[in-house]
Amino acid sequence: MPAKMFYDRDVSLSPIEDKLIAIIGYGSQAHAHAQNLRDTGLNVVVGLREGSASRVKAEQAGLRVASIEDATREADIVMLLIPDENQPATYEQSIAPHLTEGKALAFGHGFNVHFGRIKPPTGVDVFLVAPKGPGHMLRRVYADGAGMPGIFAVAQDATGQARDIALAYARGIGCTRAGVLETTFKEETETDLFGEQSVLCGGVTNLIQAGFETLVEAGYQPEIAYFETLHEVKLIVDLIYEKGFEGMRHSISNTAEFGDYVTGPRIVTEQTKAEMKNVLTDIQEGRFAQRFIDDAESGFPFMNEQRGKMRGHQLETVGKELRDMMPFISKKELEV
Ligand SMILES: NC(=O)C1=CN([C@@H]2O[C@H](COP(=O)(O)OP(=O)(O)OC[C@H]3O[C@@H](n4cnc5c(N)ncnc54)[C@H](OP(=O)(O)O)[C@@H]3O)[C@@H](O)[C@H]2O)C=CC1
Ligand SMILES: CC(=O)[C@](C)(O)C(=O)O
Ligand SMILES: [Mg+2]
Ligand SMILES: [Mg+2]
Repeated sequence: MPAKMFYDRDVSLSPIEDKLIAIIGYGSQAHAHAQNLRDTGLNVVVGLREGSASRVKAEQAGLRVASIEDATREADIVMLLIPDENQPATYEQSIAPHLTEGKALAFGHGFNVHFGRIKPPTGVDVFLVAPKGPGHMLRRVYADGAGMPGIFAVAQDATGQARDIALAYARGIGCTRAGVLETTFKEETETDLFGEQSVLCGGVTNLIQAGFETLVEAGYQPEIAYFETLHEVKLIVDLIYEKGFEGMRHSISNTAEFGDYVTGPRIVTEQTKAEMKNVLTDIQEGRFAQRFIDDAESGFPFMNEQRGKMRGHQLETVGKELRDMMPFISKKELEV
């Protein structure tokens, strides 16, 4: 049975038109949610901690800013969009004491509810609306009149309105322009962690880096290696995004298409897929979550070491030089 997809025509904004939405945080997702909801005509307040570096950015965007406590007290819906590792402490200290009956507590990712790190009270609605893409792109596509697909889930429906509120919220940030479907906190959490690790972020970056290093170590010019293994990925993926594998393969040469079929399975092998299944099990059984939280609670030693390794990598240095020569690639700093 195909999933029921929800689009603008299927979803009313009325469940949230007279509600105040507190967006807690002002980072990648939060700035996009806040601005998109505001531009949809909904009532938004941004909740930030004392001395927040984000305050000036939110105010420059024309958004009202309050403390997390005041924003929670005032709002009907509280959308918690700060880093996953920091959510439990902020929730306990600044949100829970003011999360009164009838309000809604919302998330952009199910991590902390699914792994039992945040346990909301029974008298509130609990839902998630997870856009399927980076926050900066959620804002960009909305501003361009387009939308980013999203998924929503209800973990607790105290008011009997939670599902309609979640769907209206998804429309408010522009996701029903592209399509929204219902999920669960478990499915959203596990598929999102799997996808970002095995394909979108971990898989893709390691594939690109291995390809670049293979060419450079064989003596080819790093600029050609950059164009071939990184820059052109977007161009190929744009065709896949628009037309699927078939459309992309229509555009490339027969030579490339033949090589695609011959060599692809040598790179992404049966062992790769077997390891993907192991990755999924690690996620399902909480081992990844525990490793992430342990690193976070120790000040991210592993994460910072990895960040350091890439900082001087030729892929980054050559890439920046080449991108600087392409005026059509935005040089604008990311807003947050
Ligand atoms: N990044 C993405 O594209 C996606 C993220 N998500 C989910 O969205 C949620 C937010 O992630 P993301 O947007 O990446 O978060 P960010 O890392 O971009 O969040 C930064 C914001 O969080 C605030 N913040 C950080 N730590 C604290 C704290 N301890 N107390 C209060 N405020 C704090 C910062 O404020 P200050 O200026 O005060 O430091 C800043 O405004 C997560 O659940 C994530 O899984 C879901 C889909 C995609
Ligand atoms: C951008 C997105 O969808 C991710 C990869 O899940 C995330 O940033 O957590
Ligand atoms: Mg994701
Ligand atoms: Mg994610």
